[in-house]
Order: sequence, then structure tokens, then C-alpha cells
Amino acid sequence: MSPSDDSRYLKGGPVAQRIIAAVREDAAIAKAEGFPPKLISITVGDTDAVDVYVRNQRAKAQLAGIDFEERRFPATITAGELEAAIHGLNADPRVTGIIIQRPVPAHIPIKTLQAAVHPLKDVEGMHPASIGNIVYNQLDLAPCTAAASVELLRETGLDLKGLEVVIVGHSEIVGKPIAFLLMSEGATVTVCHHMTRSVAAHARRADALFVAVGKPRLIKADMVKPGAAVIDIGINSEIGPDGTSRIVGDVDTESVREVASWITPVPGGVGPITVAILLRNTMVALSRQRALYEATYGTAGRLAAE
Ligand SMILES: NC(=O)C1=CN([C@@H]2O[C@H](COP(=O)(O)OP(=O)(O)OC[C@H]3O[C@@H](n4cnc5c(N)ncnc54)[C@H](OP(=O)(O)O)[C@@H]3O)[C@@H](O)[C@H]2O)C=CC1
Ligand SMILES: Nc1nc(=O)c2c([nH]1)NC[C@@H]1CN(c3ccc(C(=O)N[C@@H](CCC(=O)O)C(=O)O)cc3)C=[N+]21
Repeated sequence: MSPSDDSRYLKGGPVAQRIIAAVREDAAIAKAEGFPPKLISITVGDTDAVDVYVRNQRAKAQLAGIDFEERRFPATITAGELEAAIHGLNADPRVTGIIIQRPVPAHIPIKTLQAAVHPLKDVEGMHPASIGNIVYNQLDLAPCTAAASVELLRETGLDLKGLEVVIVGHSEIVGKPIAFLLMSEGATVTVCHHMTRSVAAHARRADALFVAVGKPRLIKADMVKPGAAVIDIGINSEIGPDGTSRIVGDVDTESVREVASWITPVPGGVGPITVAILLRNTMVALSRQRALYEATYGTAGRLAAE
């Protein structure tokens, strides 16, 4: 059975379309009022998963009416040069949001870069000041993939209060923020990582299982509780049997879908919602900037008039 005709598949496309339609309306109004939204993507070096993401950012930003610009830097660039480029973007009033694609090469400290992005332009919520907000249950601008994964879980209609949730992977950008978002919703959260003694023993207890590791087919049917919801966040490039490159997640979807009640396809699950939330976050950032601008200069001054 294909993902299009099986209700066990939690599809991201319709959710993403809903979000993008709302962003498109907001963006048109903001533009008419003299505040055109603009998103800048910073890529350092080459990574397959980043290429897929940036390609979709460009396409969906265009659809939503958000200007999009990719700045690509060679893997040999220094951290200082990158920081200088980020400071330039912080100071540019035409730039609404900045996203730094991960991973960056090992010689560049990612935390320093994330801290260099002005918190008002931090559309991923990865600045230390921004990520702190989700600890305080301020959830309107959360890291995009984490927010997207939780949005898909909501599609099941399961009550998140008291739900047994297990997250496999504890990266700053995916696993940890998912844990905070779900704790805010009242779920009971267990987080597994590479030092966890038995990921399978934890995973089998989960009513909702989130997987963000980056290893194809890590999660097999015998690691999933019958009736569970499985949210597959992995984006891995693989050469398929026909010799062409394809994207697969971290879950062995073929076997797991026989056990789970819901499963997210890859592609077509979390990915499209991640892109939509990045655009929504850009509009949240814009409205925060506008609020500050109007508090400082009043409503008379408009960017377009400059
Ligand atoms: N769909 C989307 O929108 C997005 C998808 N992704 C994809 O999600 C995946 C994860 O991304 P990201 O979080 O950035 O990756 P990281 O490499 O930063 O993190 C991977 C995590 O998995 C843990 N881990 C590694 N091996 C195991 C194991 N055998 N069992 C349990 N845990 C393990 C690591 O633990 P430790 O740190 O202890 O080693 C780490 O916490 C990738 O495939 C990426 O492409 C990422 C962002 C967005
Ligand atoms: N700072 C940062 N934040 C990220 O969120 C981040 C990152 N760096 N680095 C790379 C990973 C990967 N990632 C993807 C998001 C969406 C799709 C996506 O749109 N996927 C679609 C498209 C598939 C296709 O076009 O083939 C799908 O799954 O259906 C893919 C990959 C975000 N990441």
C-alpha cells in the first residue's frame, strides 16, 4: 500500500499547506505596509540533507511571498569571517531572519555562530536567549523541526497530557527542544541517546516515539509498542536498488507500519512542516521587529519609504 492511501501515514503536506497559506496572507499584508519579509540562509560546505532543506526553503518562501537568499560559504572559511558576515546581516534592516544550516565544518564552533545571530532575527530559536524561552513555556518561536514533529503528533488526536513519549536522539536542534515542547504539553518524556543502555526497552514503552538520529532503519518493528505513533525525523540520503539517490528516515517504515497505528513517511512527513514553520517563524520575527520599530519611531516611518 502506498503512503497516499493508508490512513496510518501521518502526512505533512496538508499541515504544511495550511501553515504556508496563513504565512502568505501575513506576508502580503506586511509587504503592503512597508515591511517585506526576507530570509537569509547560510550554508557552510556541502551536506545532502542541507541541500534538500535549502531547495525546499527557496521554493516555499517563493510560494509564501517571502524573499529568500542563500549565502554559501566554502568549508575553508574561518569562524571570524562567518561572524562578520552574520553581524552584517544583523545590521541590515532589510533582513528579517537568518538561518545557519547545520552541520558546519568541525573547525567552526556552531554555538558561537548561533549566538552571533541577533535574537530578533533568530528564526530557528537557536540563540541561547531564544532557546531558553521554551524552558519557560513560551512556545511561539520554537526550533522548526521540533515544532513540526509535535504538530504532526497533534494530527493523531492523541491527548498529550500524561502521554508516554520516548525521544531517540538528544541534539540541541531536534531531540532536546522536542522534549521541552512536550513537557509543556504535559507529556511524560524519556530521552534516549547513544549512551542509553537499551534504546529498544525504552522505545517499546512509548505511546509516541520520536526518532532523530540520522541512521537509516535504526528503529525496527520489535522496538515499537503496538498502536503507537511513530514520528520519523531522520533525513538520510541513500542509493536505492535502482541506483538513484533517495531520502529515507531513521525508521524501518515497511515493518514498523504493521505494528504502529500512525507513522510519518519520509519524504512527505516532518520535512515539509519544518519548512513551513521556518517561514512562520520568519513572520513571528518580523512582527517582533515591527513592534520594536514602532515603539521607537512610531508608526509613521516605513522601510519601503527609506
Ligand atoms: N526532518 C527535518 O526537518 C530534520 C531532519 N533532521 C535529520 O534528523 C536526523 C538527526 O539530526 P540531528 O539531531 O541534527 O543530528 P545529530 O547528529 O546532531 O544528533 C543525533 C543524535 O542521535 C544520537 N544517537 C546517535 N546514535 C544513536 C543510537 N545508536 N541510539 C540512540 N541515539 C543515538 C546522538 O547521541 P549523542 O549526542 O549522545 O551521540 C545525538 O543525540 C538527521 O538524519 C537529520 O538529517 C535534522 C533536522 C531537521
Ligand atoms: N539549522 C538547521 N536546521 C534544520 O532544521 C536543518 C539543518 N540545519 N540542517 C539539515 C537538516 C535537514 N532538514 C530538512 C528539513 C526539511 C526537509 C524537507 O523538506 N524534506 C521534504 C522534501 C523531500 C524532497 O524534496 O526530496 C520531505 O521530507 O518530504 C529536509 C531536510 C532540516 N535540517
